[in-house]
Amino acid sequence: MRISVSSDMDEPVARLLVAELRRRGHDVREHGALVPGADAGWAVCSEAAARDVADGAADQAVVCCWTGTGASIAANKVPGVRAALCTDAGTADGARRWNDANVLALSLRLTSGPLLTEILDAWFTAEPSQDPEDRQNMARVGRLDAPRNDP
Ligand SMILES: O=C(CO)[C@H](O)[C@H](O)COP(=O)(O)O
Repeated sequence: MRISVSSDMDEPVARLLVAELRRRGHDVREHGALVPGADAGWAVCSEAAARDVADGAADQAVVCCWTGTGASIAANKVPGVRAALCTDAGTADGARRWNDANVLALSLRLTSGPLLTEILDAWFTAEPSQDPEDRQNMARVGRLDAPRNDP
């Protein structure tokens, strides 16, 4: 998969994330503090990675900041992006399965190396649910792109 990664800080776990994605065979494009001289503000680099997904330049993105909150908020401002802040594997599984999330947001302060592996394992294993019982759930995902002010 083509995966854009952003981080507003050059933290070991962000470097580990890039290395781990490459080890898993993904084609990684970096943004923010991972690129010398690039704008590393969390609002800017998270949006840049999310925009890669919206524009079709990437299949998915992983956006990181110290808390993970700013990165997820910025990514979710990009139309078509469904970013989920995941602090554990179960949340990552649910974000893919029930939200069809296309951007994973991570907290640099909370995500240890072993936890990162668990979250990535869950994220890349889970698929958006095709279970008939979840059909209503997929309609909810579609509702996210509906024009606002609709009843
Ligand atoms: O967690 C974050 C935003 O949600 C940032 O990583 C944190 O605020 C530090 O950013 P800055 O160095 O720009 O102040």
